[in-house]
Amino acid sequence: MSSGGVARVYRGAFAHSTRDSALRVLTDFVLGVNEQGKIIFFEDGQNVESLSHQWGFETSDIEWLEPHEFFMPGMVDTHIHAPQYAYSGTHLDLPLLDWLNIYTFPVESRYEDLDFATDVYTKVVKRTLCNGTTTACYFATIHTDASLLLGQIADDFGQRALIGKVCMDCNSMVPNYKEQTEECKDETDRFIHELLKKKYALVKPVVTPRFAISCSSSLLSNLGKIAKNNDLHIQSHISENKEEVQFVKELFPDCTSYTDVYVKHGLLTNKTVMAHGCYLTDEELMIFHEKGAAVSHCPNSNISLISGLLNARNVLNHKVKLGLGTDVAGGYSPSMLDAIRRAVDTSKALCIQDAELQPLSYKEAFRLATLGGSEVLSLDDCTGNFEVGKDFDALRVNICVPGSPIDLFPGDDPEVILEKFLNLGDDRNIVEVYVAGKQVVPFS
Ligand SMILES: Nc1nc2[nH]cnc2c(=O)[nH]1
Ligand SMILES: [Zn+2]
Repeated sequence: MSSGGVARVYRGAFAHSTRDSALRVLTDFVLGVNEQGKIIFFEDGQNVESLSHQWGFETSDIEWLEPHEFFMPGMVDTHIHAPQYAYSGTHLDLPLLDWLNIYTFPVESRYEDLDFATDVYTKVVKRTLCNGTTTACYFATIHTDASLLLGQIADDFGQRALIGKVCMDCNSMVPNYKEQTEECKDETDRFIHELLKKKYALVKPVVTPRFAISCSSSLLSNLGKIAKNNDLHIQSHISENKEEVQFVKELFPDCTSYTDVYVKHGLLTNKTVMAHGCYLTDEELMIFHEKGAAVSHCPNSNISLISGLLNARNVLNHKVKLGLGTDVAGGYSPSMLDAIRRAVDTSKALCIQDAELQPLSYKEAFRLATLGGSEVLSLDDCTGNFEVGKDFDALRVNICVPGSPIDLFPGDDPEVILEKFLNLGDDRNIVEVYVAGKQVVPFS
């Protein structure tokens, strides 16, 4: 645009969460983005003249949003299995452990085939970006090269991503889908170093023991050490399903709880995100809080696999970091809007059982999908809302696109428009997606 480092200036309505408020709707604000994709100012529209002097742009260069448009932060999917996208929307008729053995492991074992991996990984990255996922925390498979390919594809399309090569050295049901302990450790090292060597700006590795059932104690300890030595994120699953919790108790009799299994192996840190947590006790949640570890709430999957209903209110009351995950393909939808809706529905279903409980509001669910998710992934210094200094990760939402699933009526103010989008909108309404200031949707 002009000198002074301003690349673009937008004026109109913005919605985001802050530390103190689940939802702030700002009806006339101006936001400036610099060449590096960072937000350099975010102020009331009345200040536009002084901002134009300070930053050296012409007011005629400002891009105005339409009255039925707004910007919101890009959404953060804190838990998604990229390879399972191949069968998303199907295979939802078995409980977790059978579902893994019968459907998941046979499909995941096919990702040695890099053509298959390229096809599915390209589709999942594109689909999630179109649906407003600017940051995704992915599980890949046990295959190092295909996992590296997922990182390359996320980078190519400009998605911010954590990528996990899955680690598992126990699998009696599908014995060809596992690694030897040493091989798994070595391949994890190779994966981390090869991915870091690429120096992708927005794509990083995450240490990924699948879950306690599929990892030996020796593997878990080694992964804890690898994460510590390289200061890396960790992701896994915990307390998703009652049968799973019981099995873990039998496999690790010396541990006092499922959480204790991960603690004892150095896997519960302030960069850990554990998916599900439906059956975590208050004592376990207290340990999560002490360690600074996070929970990814995956409500579609929890219901689809009849796993359980996470009491998100109780997690929040324990001051444990909480975000939302699609958990594709246990969750059949790749859309974070679906995760928002199902998180609210789940909390209401729990309220039917316990009238004392306070359901999640749509505003709280919006926070979980944006700022909450960024906190879960320890990325809240660079994404999650429109604070000055963060990267511009944003969705331009237009309620009045042709064929829009939303109707507006006189008096629908920006807050109503946001609520309607969260409950009724879809990817047709997400007309532009930005990650670190770069427009990534529509695809270039
Ligand atoms: N939902 C879900 N739970 C798991 N637990 C271990 N692996 C998985 C998985 O792929 N999906
Ligand atoms: Zn999962």
